[in-house]
Amino acid sequence: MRLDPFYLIVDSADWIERLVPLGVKLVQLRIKDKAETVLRAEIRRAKAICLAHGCQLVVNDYWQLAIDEGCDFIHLGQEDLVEADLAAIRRAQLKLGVSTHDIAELDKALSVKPDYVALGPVWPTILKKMKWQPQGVERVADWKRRIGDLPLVAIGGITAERAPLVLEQGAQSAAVVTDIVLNENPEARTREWLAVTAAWRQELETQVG
Ligand SMILES: Cc1ncc(COP(=O)(O)OP(=O)(O)O)c(N)n1
Ligand SMILES: Cc1nc(C(=O)O)sc1CCOP(=O)(O)O
Ligand SMILES: [Mg+2]
Repeated sequence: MRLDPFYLIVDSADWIERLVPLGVKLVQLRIKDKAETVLRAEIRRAKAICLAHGCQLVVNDYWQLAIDEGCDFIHLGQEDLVEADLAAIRRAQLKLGVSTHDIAELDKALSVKPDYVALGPVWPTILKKMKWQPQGVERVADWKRRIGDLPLVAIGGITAERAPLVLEQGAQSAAVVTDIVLNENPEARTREWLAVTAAWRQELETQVG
C-alpha cells in the first residue's frame, strides 16, 4: 500500500471541505469529545467530500462508527487497540494505522499487522501533552529499518520546512495538524505542503503507473 507523502489531520468536516479540494489526498478526521450523533454526521460528511475529491479518509479512534458509515481506513493508538475488536475490523476489511512511540509499542503494533505504523512525536508538539521526548529524525530512519516495506508515517511538530527531512529518512508520509490549522492562512500553507511534498508524490505516481 502507498500513502500520499502529505497526511493532513483535522478535527472537523468543515476543515476537510476547506482544504481537501486544494489537492490533499490523505486526510484524517480526528475528533475528540463529541456526541455520537455529531461524530456520525461529521464522518458521513467527511466521507462524501473525500469521495468527490479522490482523497483517502482515515477515521481516528472511532472504529465502530467507521465500519457503520462504510469507511475503509482507521487510525488507532495503543490505548485504542486495547478496546478495539480487531476481528470485526478485519471482517469489515478496514485498513489500519497504528501509533508507536517506543520499541515495545512497535512490537505490539506489528503484532496486529497494521497497514502503516506511525512514529511520533518527531519534534515537540503543541497539540497535546505527551509523555514521550521528541524522537528526532534519526529515529525515523531507525523505525524504517525495523519495519522494512511497511509504510511509516512520521508525526509531531512537523512543518512544511521539516517534512522533507522525515521523507528523506524513509517516512512514506508526514502527518501535520497545527502547522496548517493554526497558520494565519491555512489554504496557502496547504499549498506549500503540497509543493514541498510534490517530488515524493511524483515518485508514488511513477510506481503506481
Ligand atoms: C497518523 C497518526 N499518528 C498518531 C496518532 C495518534 O494516535 P493516538 O496515540 O491514539 O492519539 P490520538 O490522536 O487519538 O489523541 C494519530 N492520530 N495519527
Ligand atoms: C496527534 C498526535 N499524535 C502524536 C504521536 O506522537 O503519536 S503527535 C500528535 C500531534 C501532531 O500534531 P502537530 O502536527 O500539531 O504537532
Ligand atoms: Mg487515538
